[in-house]
Amino acid sequence: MDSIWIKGGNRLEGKIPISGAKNAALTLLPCALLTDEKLTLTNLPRLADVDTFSHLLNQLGVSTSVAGVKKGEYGRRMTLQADDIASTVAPYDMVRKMRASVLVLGPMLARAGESTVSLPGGCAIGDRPIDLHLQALECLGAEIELAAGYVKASAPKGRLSGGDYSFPVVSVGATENALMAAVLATGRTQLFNAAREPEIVDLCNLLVAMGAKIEGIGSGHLIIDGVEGLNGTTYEVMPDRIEAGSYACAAGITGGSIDLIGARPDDMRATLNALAHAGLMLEFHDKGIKVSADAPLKPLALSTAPFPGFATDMQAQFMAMLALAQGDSFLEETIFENRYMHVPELRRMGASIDIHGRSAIVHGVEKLTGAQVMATDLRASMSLVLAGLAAEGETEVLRVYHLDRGYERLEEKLSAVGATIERRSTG
Ligand SMILES: CC(=O)N[C@H]1[C@@H](OP(=O)(O)OP(=O)(O)OC[C@H]2O[C@@H](n3ccc(=O)[nH]c3=O)[C@H](O)[C@@H]2O)O[C@H](CO)[C@@H](O)[C@@H]1O
Ligand SMILES: C=C(OP(=O)(O)O)C(=O)O
Repeated sequence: MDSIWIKGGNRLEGKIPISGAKNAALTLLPCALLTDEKLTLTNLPRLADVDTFSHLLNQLGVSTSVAGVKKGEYGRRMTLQADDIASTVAPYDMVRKMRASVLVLGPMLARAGESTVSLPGGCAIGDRPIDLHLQALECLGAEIELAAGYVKASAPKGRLSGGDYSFPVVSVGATENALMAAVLATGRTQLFNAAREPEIVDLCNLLVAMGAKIEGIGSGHLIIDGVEGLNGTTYEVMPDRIEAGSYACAAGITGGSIDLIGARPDDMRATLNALAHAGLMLEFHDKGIKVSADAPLKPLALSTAPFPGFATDMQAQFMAMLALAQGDSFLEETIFENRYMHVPELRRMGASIDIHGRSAIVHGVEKLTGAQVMATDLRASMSLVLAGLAAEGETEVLRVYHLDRGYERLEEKLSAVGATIERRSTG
């Protein structure tokens, strides 16, 4: 199994190209199920989750072909075509590898009139039920049965019908499933308290390019008028705001300066505000955002919230950075109940962090020291990489498969800005 080895203490400086967004890719890929025409996605990141998703789609009968890019470039081009849906079952061994597999439920039901998907179960960051996905689909007329660990959804007479659904809590995935189902339903669907994340806007933009009728894009009230069929198209995946934010924290924690090429400020205002409050300088230019840390880091008070609030997917990375701030920071995790799994590992590197339920107090320390560390999820792993970049001595981050889910060529990007980092095969 591979690990990431880092010798800390280098000030990072230079440009990092931001890849296509994992969380956008994972909701754009299942849109291939909505049409028998070709869907081409460009700027697809080279990530384990994207590969897992395309294998799942292959099992459902979607053909996929990938064109590479020139050496040194990022982003792939994948053409997908679902002439026919060969199977309407997303099995447990695929869904357990990647929770986002549940995003085939809505589009498959809309196109084929039935869909059977393994229940994903909990994961390291929390319980993560899918009750809201199912409730929203029921409002579109789906009949749902739960048996033997699977959800079996069917549309009476083979087609869903429009309906209104108000999400009791904001859910990105449930909004995505409901949208992908509603675009082919008969009549009008209204989604209230829908998620407004930029990845939802990306999904809406793709669906509109495929011929869907959606109003209210970017707001919490989406109005979808179902159409008879959708066409193929070519669409570019949006840049990854979480990857961009993570590398901004790398500039912060190493006292460096990193130009995030391709980052879009409007997608990450809360992250940028937090960086500015921590004392980082931000320069906006036509190719991206340059983030520089010339002064000691200031402590922050941050609470995670749905977009446009501070993203839960940035919490662990900020915690690592704030471990070296001058003073005490206060963090609150409101989205997932168990998203502090990185704390014991950060403590092993010298961080001083107290946890009280969903709150954490980070007492800034003078220095971190390298250690062998292990993480349980993607962003937790990134927080350990960030700590390792600033720590005195050597750090080895084990279980790199978490990082490979969401950071394209991490060690290559960080080496290019001056980090001493490499992937090692531990056999
Ligand atoms: C692939 C992808 O895009 N993943 C992102 C997506 O995950 P995901 O779509 O799974 O997250 P949700 O927005 O659905 O979850 C938000 C909250 O709602 C709860 N909930 C959700 C659905 C449901 O049916 N019932 C329920 O109770 C969840 O347990 C959680 O507490 O949004 C999260 C919140 O921004 C991000 O951290 C993930 O990176
Ligand atoms: C939690 C995340 O992803 P997923 O929903 O795919 O587990 C993440 O990207 O931080």
